[in-house]
Order: sequence, then C-alpha cells, then structure tokens
Amino acid sequence: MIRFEHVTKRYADGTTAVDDLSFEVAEGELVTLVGPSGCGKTTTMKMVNRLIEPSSGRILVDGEDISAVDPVRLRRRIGYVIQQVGLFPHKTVLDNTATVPHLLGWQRKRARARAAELLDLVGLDPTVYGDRYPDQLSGGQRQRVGVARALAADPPVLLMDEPFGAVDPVVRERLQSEFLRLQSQVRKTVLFVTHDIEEAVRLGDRIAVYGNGRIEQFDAPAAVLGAPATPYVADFVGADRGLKRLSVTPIEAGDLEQPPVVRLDDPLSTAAERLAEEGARWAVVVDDSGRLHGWVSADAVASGDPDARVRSRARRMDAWLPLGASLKKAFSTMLQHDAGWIAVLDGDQADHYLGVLTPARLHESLRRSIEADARGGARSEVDLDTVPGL
Ligand SMILES: Nc1ncnc2c1ncn2[C@@H]1O[C@H](COP(=O)(O)OP(=O)(O)OP(=O)(O)O)[C@@H](O)[C@H]1O
Repeated sequence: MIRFEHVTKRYADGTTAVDDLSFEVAEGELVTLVGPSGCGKTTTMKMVNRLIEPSSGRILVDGEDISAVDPVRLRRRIGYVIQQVGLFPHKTVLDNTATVPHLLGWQRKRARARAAELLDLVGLDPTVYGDRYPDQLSGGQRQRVGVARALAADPPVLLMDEPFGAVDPVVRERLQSEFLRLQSQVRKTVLFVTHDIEEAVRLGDRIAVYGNGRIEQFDAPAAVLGAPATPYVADFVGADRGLKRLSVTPIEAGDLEQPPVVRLDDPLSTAAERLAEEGARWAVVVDDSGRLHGWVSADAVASGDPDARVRSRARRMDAWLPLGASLKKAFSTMLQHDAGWIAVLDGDQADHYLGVLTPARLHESLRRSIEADARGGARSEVDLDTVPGL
C-alpha cells in the first residue's frame, strides 16, 4: 500500500535526513517508525503526503507514484494526525471534525452526521462535545478529535506523528488502547512515528527501528525485542527488553497447567478423591457448562460433610484472562489479585475454562518465546534446559 524505493532526502544545508530507504507497508498494516530524535522519522512520514519532496527515489501509494499526483488531491486520501493537533480554535469540535468532508464538497448535513459518527467512534459523545471549542477540551480529548478528523473522509492511509506525545502517561496508555480498538475496526494502513519504544511495540504490527536516516531493523515487535539485529537496536530497545517483551507475548494453550477440576454440584467426597489422586492442594471449580466459578482448597473439602456439594465450600475466582491476552497482563492480574495463579478462559466460547497460568509457567513461556525467536521457530517447538528444581 505504501512503498518506498531507494528514497533519499538531502536538505539544502547538506543534511542527509533519509538515506536510500526501501520498505513496504501492507494494506491494513500498522507500522511504527521508532528511533531517537533527529534520525529521520518525520522526514520519512512527510514525504508520503508530499509536505517534503524526496531528493531521489520513488514513493508509491496504492501502486501509484505520488510524484505524479496533485499534492492536495493526495492529502485528501491520507489522514494526518500530529502532536499539536492543529484544531481550528474558532471552530466547534463537530466542525473541526467535518473539515475534510467539507473540503471534499459534501453537503453540510452529511458532513456533520459523519463527524458525529466519528466522534462517537473515538469515544467522545457528539451531543456533549460536538458544540464545544478546542480550548474547552482536555489534551487527551483534543487528540481524540485529531484522530476523528483524520478519519472523517475515510482515507485508506493514516499518517500519525507522535500523536499521543503531549499527554501524560496514563492518558497516553488509554489513547493507545482506544486507538488499537479503533484500528481493529477500521483497518487503515498506518505509519506511526514515535520515539517511545514501548509505544512502538504496543501498537505496531511491525516496527521500523531507525538509526541515522536508515532502518536498522524492520520486523514484528516480538522479533525486535527477542533478536535485535544489531548492537544499535539492542541498545535502543534497552536492557529490560525481556520485560517489554511480556507485553507482546500472548498466553498460549501450551502454557497452561491442568490442576484437578470439579463441578459445583459434585459431592465433596468426589472432590476429595480427585485431590487425593493428584496430590493437589486445591481444585478449580466450574459450572455445568464448563464456565469458571472459582476454586476449592483441600482443607475446605476435608472439613466439610462428604455428602455436601462443592458449591458450599467453593470460593469465587476473579483473577482470569482470555487466551491470547499478553503475559504482561497475566503478570499484572496476578499482582492485582495477589494470586498464585490465574485462570485462562476461551473468550470465543462463552468463557469456557481452559487451564491455569502460574508464575513458573509464565516465566517458562517468556523464555520459550525468546528462544523461539533466536532460532526462528515456533514457541511450542522449543525445549528448555530448566534450572533444576530445589
Ligand atoms: N528543513 C530542514 N533543513 C535542514 N535539516 C533538516 C530540516 N528538517 C529536518 N532536518 C534534519 O534532518 C534530520 C532528520 O529530521 P527529522 O525531523 O526527520 O527527525 P525525527 O526522527 O523525526 O526527529 P524527532 O523525533 O526529533 O522529531 C535531523 O538531523 C534534522 O535536523
């Protein structure tokens, strides 16, 4: 969808900002450009909507060499979101959002209806915020309007230059989550500039790590964190890349342990047998449809009437996640609930219980995923040399 072919940009003073760059962004893909200040990220992005012209090389958007496309017409097909949002201060939020549809000659009513729809999509109720002016919004809300405005004419391509750079970390994380949710619905082809490796890893389908006008590595986030291509990339992603990697490694079925499982309506005597068979200190409790209820301890089972039901002794379990959630989320859920394990459910099948994840398994799956990347294979195929048990 966006293709750079040997693109170089040399400014008039001789600075080479981008040096013989070739890469491609597929349709519907979100690529983050990350690197230290001054390495050429913004120059790269501004060449896509012809705010800057390359010194040599070609850029194609949807197969078309953009040097032959009228810049104004080109920009209407390309949404652009920047850090200093650039909203018109004397226009309402609704009119700001409807800017491009207006320029495209849409009827006023249709443009405003579309703007309202977009505001809703970015989480701003148009009946509450539509008639406000930009200075009556918080920084995070202004950024949302910026995103809504860029999407208003439904452009296939979105360029985003540090769009969440000016807000505090908590708001930033919320905007990132909202943007990921939005992107899963609208599936634009996105180039996203950031100098924050965490943001790049969280948002990107692939990341381009920049060093001085060149791409040092262009790969999936897990691969960049797991197997940095050069010492420069390793240094840039940081010594704590194992931790960052937690956020891009999903919980897989093979990571789960299978403790004994009993049903709410089983007699405690059955639960006692099951626990004794497996020498376990607790069992997971599910309902008749296999949905998680909670857990029951061996002590609670032993001290109850053997004919009573598991239900009478079971405790609720709130620490659970769907399969595919990140290991970081798993770790944080364990800490939040002060839990020694969390239940993992199949989110697609009415929260069907699948197994549990323990801290030891979490550690193991993180190591497996690092090893798998280093060897270029799948995580399930990796055998670990485990540290001998104590
Ligand atoms: N108009 C210009 N004239 C001369 N040099 C420029 C011009 N614009 C940018 N540069 C230089 O080109 C290089 C790349 O700049 P660019 O803005 O693309 O970097 P960046 O990676 O986006 O940085 P940042 O994260 O700080 O925005 C820098 O050395 C910068 O000083």
